[in-house]
Amino acid sequence: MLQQIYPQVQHDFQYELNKDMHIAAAHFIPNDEAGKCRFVHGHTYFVNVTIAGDELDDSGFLVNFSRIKKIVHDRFDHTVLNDHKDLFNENDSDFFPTTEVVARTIWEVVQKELDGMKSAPKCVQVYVRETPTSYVVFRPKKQVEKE
Ligand SMILES: Nc1nc2c(c(=O)[nH]1)N=C([C@H](O)[C@H](O)COP(=O)(O)OP(=O)(O)OP(=O)(O)O)CN2
Ligand SMILES: [Zn+2]
Repeated sequence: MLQQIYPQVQHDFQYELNKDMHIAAAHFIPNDEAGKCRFVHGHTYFVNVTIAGDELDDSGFLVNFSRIKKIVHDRFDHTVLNDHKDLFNENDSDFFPTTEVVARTIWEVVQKELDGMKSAPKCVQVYVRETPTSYVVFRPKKQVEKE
């Protein structure tokens, strides 16, 4: 059974969808301060992506759930996160595959996909649980509307 409880996010959109995913992946944090986590090890990440918007497409979807699964789950499942050199970088701590960076990276991947849709939905929250006792929530900063 998938994890059912995660933080709610405030927004003014009419529709909100949530997609839960389990992602089996390995990683390591290339820094001595990471302790045992500097060695390659694996997790079954639990990921929840929250997308909000005001317009549905011709199928009555805000976004097809399977599209979210394809770009997140199918990209990372059964991979070594550090091997995704286009997303993570062992020479820059802002791009180490920590839970924080994984959450932010998933947001970037999802929002880039949504930016190509004319209904312009927004990814308003990404929740990543790395272990039974540790999780991170990433929310984008609100954009200031230009006049
Ligand atoms: N802020 C962060 N701290 C740690 C991260 C991280 O991504 N962000 N990652 C790790 C390790 O990757 C580790 O896999 C997870 O750490 P932790 O929750 O401490 O693992 P435990 O199962 O040992 O937790 P216990 O609650 O002590 O059993 C480390 N820190
Ligand atoms: Zn880990």
